[in-house]
Amino acid sequence: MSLTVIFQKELFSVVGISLGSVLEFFSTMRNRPASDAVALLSINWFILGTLSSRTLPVIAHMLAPSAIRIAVQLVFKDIFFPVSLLASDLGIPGIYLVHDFITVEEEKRFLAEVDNRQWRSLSKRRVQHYGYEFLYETRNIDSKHFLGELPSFVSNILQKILSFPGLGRDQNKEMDQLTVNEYPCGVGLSPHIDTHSAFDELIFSLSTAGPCIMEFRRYPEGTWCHPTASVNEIHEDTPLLSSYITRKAIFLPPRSMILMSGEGHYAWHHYIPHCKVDRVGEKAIGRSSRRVSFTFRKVRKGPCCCPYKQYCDSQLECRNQQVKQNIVQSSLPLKREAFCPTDTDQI
Ligand SMILES: O=C(O)CCC(=O)C(=O)O
Ligand SMILES: [Fe+2]
Repeated sequence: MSLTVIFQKELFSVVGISLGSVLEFFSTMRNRPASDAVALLSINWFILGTLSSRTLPVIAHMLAPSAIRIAVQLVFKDIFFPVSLLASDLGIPGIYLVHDFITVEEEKRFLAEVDNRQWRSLSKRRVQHYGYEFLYETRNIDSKHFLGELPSFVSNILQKILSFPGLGRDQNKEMDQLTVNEYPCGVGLSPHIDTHSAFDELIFSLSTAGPCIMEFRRYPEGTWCHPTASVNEIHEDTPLLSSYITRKAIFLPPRSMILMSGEGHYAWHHYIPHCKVDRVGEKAIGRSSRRVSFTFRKVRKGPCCCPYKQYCDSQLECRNQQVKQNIVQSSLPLKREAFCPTDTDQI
């Protein structure tokens, strides 16, 4: 028996013994510091690594590109994240931004109007709903429960958005739902896509009182799929997935109006980071004591038929119903692909 083989046998028994002791250690451990366990595991992995030294370079070669991408993403994502000032620089189809959409006087008046009305407190921000109530549990509206016309103080806005850039002739521009959000300094909004089945294509959001950054995230085809009813909710991304997400951001100054439509509404998650200072190029721009946004939308009457099926709860519902029907008719086994779009039908 060669010296190397004897040496490797010895090492295996050492690994076996120390792995046993790790297991024992974990079974007895209650309040010991986790660093002890990590140190012990590291030694084991080091020994295992030595044993498999021939295959290590191959594995390293395979994993290195992803590992480097993840590391760069994790370390530099907040430092080198570009923030556009103009929608044309953002480069997301369907996103338009108009600065100074309202005057300083109009802004004061809108704030006074909403401050004179009843706010509803959520855990971190306050809201008001007009036209239809937005239900946070289902991320949808109760379309049978009409609250009344939008308040008269927004009627000139409703008029002005009719000639907003980017609008097609056959798009319905008659907004009938308004959500007013008041974010205290440092509070943002989780990444989400406004529910396709709840609202028509156009979403207008007016910023007042303070600025913020709005980030947009696009998931690569096939990586993001949530096969339950709340398809638009985003969950914690793994570092690997997060390194493949396309992220873009735009600065929203007070009195600016953003339009999210088409791909920008249906396929990109929008998100307001939770922070007190926004980095825009070289500048650090502090958030004001609050930001109040006025989001105008049109309640959808039928199902959404957008080409972005991966994010569309209407089409997910249809697919689910179709599958259920198929099962009844042909007793076919339920396939996961039926709920979760395959690569070919994602756009
Ligand atoms: O505050 C904003 O501008 C956006 C609000 C929003 O995305 C929403 O209410 O769905
Ligand atoms: Fe939204």
